[in-house]
Amino acid sequence: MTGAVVQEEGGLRAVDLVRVLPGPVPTVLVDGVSLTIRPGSLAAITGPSGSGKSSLLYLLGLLDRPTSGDVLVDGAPTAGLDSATRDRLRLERFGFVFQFHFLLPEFSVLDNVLVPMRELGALSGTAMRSRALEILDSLDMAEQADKLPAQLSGGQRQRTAVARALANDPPFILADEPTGALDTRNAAAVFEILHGLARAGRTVAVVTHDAGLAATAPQRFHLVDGRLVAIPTAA
Ligand SMILES: Nc1ncnc2c1ncn2[C@@H]1O[C@H](COP(=O)(O)OP(=O)(O)OP(=O)(O)O)[C@@H](O)[C@H]1O
Repeated sequence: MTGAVVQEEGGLRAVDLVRVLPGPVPTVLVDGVSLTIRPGSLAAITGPSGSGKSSLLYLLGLLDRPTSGDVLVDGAPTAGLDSATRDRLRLERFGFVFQFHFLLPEFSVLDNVLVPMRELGALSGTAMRSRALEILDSLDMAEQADKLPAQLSGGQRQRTAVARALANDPPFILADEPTGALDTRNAAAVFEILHGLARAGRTVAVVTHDAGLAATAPQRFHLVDGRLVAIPTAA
């Protein structure tokens, strides 16, 4: 025994993550969470309202910094990284989908998908455009490429948000209540898209209130008061 920490290759790992909001009365959002989301897996994060699901997702996606603990991205610790390196890692390795799509209303569908590509700046203009159209086509959205978000249905807007998340071909997709604003049919369709991304080898984490959709996930993590607990049988 050398005592060395064995780091898993691939996937996303939380190691004793704690997030406390400082203040006169500190608020504990995430309280010692350790988990591993396997490469090519879809993990559902469930729990009652206010249990810390979004806070955990933001930590996993390097959108927030833990008070203590670490997030290992493909086995590499991130807590010690400076802000610029974290920002770059997030842009290259993570795609995000939120409950409310946060598409830019004055941009077309295509231009919304181009935003993260332009930020990364790895491709020429022509290559970016053809990749964006390819992604939109894979989500059955190519015909809507020139429309504005306001001209789309809720399901189409969320598919555009998924396309934007895929823009830089990230191995990690994190989604916060991506189906929360959708009807049952569109919710199931978006969840199936996320399953497809996992089957294609991406690592997907989804915060959801929908127990039926969560039950289809190969991995499940249930939070209560910022801590992981056993999944209630009715959840
Ligand atoms: N910036 C903040 N300032 C104060 N309290 C916060 C902040 N962010 C989160 N909280 C509180 O921390 C707790 C966890 O919030 P979080 O959004 O992570 O929970 P959640 O499980 O995702 O909730 P929901 O299902 O309602 O979206 C909640 O009680 C929330 O009110």
